[in-house]
Amino acid sequence: MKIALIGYGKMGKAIDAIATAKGHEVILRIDHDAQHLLEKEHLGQADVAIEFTTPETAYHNIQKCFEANVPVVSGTTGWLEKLPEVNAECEKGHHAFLHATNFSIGVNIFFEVNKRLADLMASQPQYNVWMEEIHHTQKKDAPSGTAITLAEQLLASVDRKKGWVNEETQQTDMLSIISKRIDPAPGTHTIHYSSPIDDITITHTAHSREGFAAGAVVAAEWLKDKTGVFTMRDVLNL
Ligand SMILES: NC(=O)C1=CN([C@@H]2O[C@H](COP(=O)(O)OP(=O)(O)OC[C@H]3O[C@@H](n4cnc5c(N)ncnc54)[C@H](OP(=O)(O)O)[C@@H]3O)[C@@H](O)[C@H]2O)C=CC1
Ligand SMILES: O=C(O)C1=N[C@H](C(=O)O)C[C@H](O)C1
Repeated sequence: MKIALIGYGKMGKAIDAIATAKGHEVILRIDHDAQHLLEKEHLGQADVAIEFTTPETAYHNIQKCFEANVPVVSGTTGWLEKLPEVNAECEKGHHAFLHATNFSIGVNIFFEVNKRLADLMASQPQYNVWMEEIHHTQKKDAPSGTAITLAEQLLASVDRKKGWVNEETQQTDMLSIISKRIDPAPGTHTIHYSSPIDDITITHTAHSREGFAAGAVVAAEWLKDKTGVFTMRDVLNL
């Protein structure tokens, strides 16, 4: 499979190593200074693009993939207010687009555990719930995309929480998400349920970026000859 890597930072490099070891050919490595490679004459030669860049540039990069008619897997976080627009453009143009706030298999299982626990806690108001996410200091967005996905899942079940805030709060109807930036943390997410009698916490801790990168390559292999809008749930059949 011929892969275009859009974004060649920490994730782009980790994906390059895994894709190459699996026998794929990385034909383009596009960073901030190589914007001309996003034109159809270059990008159009790839079977699939994998996009891990910045909140400011992801939307534009995905548009360029649509223009070149190249299926695109994107993991960039912090821009997701535009996701519905991208999904609609993908459907309209019969392109292929797969986004996940977290590509690791472990986190995708953790998402399912989170939903189940939230369903069980919906009728147990004695438990307050709050979240914590810890990432490296270079991370640009807060809360993490994964934390937002976890919060949205939780809010869909636990209706004593009306929304989330990215700080500690005394508002009992708001879900507090605490973001900490500590090197070299690749990504830790914890959900705390706390009652006067006991606490239940669930945590996912990434030990490296390998899980995110390996999941993105699996997603690209899966997306290659498809059209439509997909998530990691489709890839993993969850
Ligand atoms: N979904 C998931 O599983 C995961 C998602 N992420 C997300 O992925 C994104 C990238 O993370 P990470 O690799 O750690 O970040 P880095 O800062 O290490 O890398 C970002 C890269 O994007 C490049 N870039 C910036 N603007 C453009 C542009 N216009 N076109 C092409 N490339 C560009 C930068 O180039 P330059 O250096 O030249 O500026 C750099 O190479 C973040 O949003 C992060 O939250 C991270 C891990 C897992
Ligand atoms: O920026 C990161 O590093 C990560 N970003 C993703 C997120 O925002 O959830 C996924 C992972 O936690 C690492």
